[in-house]
Amino acid sequence: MIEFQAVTKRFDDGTVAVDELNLTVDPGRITVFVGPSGCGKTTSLRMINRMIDATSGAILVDGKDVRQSDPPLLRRGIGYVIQQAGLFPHRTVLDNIATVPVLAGWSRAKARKRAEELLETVGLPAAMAGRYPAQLSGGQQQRVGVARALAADPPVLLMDEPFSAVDPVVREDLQNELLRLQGELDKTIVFVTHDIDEAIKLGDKVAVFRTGGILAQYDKPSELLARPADYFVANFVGRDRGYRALGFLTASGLAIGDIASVRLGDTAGDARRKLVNGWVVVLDERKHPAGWLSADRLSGVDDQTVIDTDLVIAGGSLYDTEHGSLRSALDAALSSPAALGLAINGDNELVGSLTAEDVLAALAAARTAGEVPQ
Ligand SMILES: Nc1ncnc2c1ncn2[C@@H]1O[C@H](COP(=O)(O)OP(=O)(O)OP(=O)(O)O)[C@@H](O)[C@H]1O
Repeated sequence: MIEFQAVTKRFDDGTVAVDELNLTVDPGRITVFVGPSGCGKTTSLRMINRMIDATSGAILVDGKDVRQSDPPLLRRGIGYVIQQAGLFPHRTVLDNIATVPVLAGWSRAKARKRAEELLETVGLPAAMAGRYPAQLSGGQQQRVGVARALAADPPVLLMDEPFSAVDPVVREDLQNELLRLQGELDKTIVFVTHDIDEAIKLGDKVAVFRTGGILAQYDKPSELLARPADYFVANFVGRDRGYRALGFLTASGLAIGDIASVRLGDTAGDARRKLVNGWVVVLDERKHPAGWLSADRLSGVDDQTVIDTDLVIAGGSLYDTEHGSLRSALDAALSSPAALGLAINGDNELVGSLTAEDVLAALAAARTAGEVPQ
């Protein structure tokens, strides 16, 4: 879909921003360009829609060299989202989103209708349509920026550090939203960031650049973590890459143990009889864990007392046996007040428990199988 063939960009002052880049962006996937400041990520991105022209080599979009396309026409098929959204300050949210369709010759009514649909797609209430960008939060502006880029339904979306100006919580929301959207839209997305965590979370494939515009490695995130090509990549991916890699390891071989439980509505006496090592798990009416009871918590509570949500101790994270990774299994074990991680099935029902030791045994097996970085 997008192919860089020996692409070099040398600016007039002699700076080589991109050096002989060869890379194929998979259609319908998210490809992330990541690397330290000044390594040529933005320049590479902007050469796709000809905001910057390559000095040598060729970039093909759908098999066609971009130099043979008229830039304004080329850009209509390529959405572009930048940091701080880059919205037009004197246009309403709706008019901002409708900009490209209107330029492409749509009637104003059709463009506005499309813009209204897109507001909903990116998770903004219809009431925001008439506001101006300055009346929105940073995260909301960024959503409008994404809606605007999607307005003409381009097959390709270029995103240049789109979430770096918002706080970490909003940023995580926006990342999740992008993944949700992409699940429905299947766009070919090229996403630039300098944040390796963001790259690993979002990228189907990640291109790590080093200074001088040199591609150091282009791989799936799990491969980058498990098999960094060299010292630079290993260092850039970070010291805790072993821990990050756990996020990609399925916990298929993990032993799930039995666990005693009581229900909300049972009595303190029932709970006391079922304590194991001083703890028992409490389930709600849907067999979903509601929390824990301990010998300590029950001391002084009389046997007839009915167990309710006020009495239980909040639990830790849960391990989903259908989708969970070893990392989430370990987190469940470590965050549990009883030191027992709780495992649930696809219907959110408790199916058993696991200890940190069980997870480490599964990790050792994965290591033996060569799935974990040494
Ligand atoms: N117009 C220009 N003229 C000369 N050099 C430039 C120009 N634009 C960018 N550069 C240089 O090209 C190199 C790559 O820049 P680029 O913006 O692509 O990096 P980047 O990886 O996106 O960095 P950042 O993460 O800081 O945005 C840098 O050394 C930069 O200074």
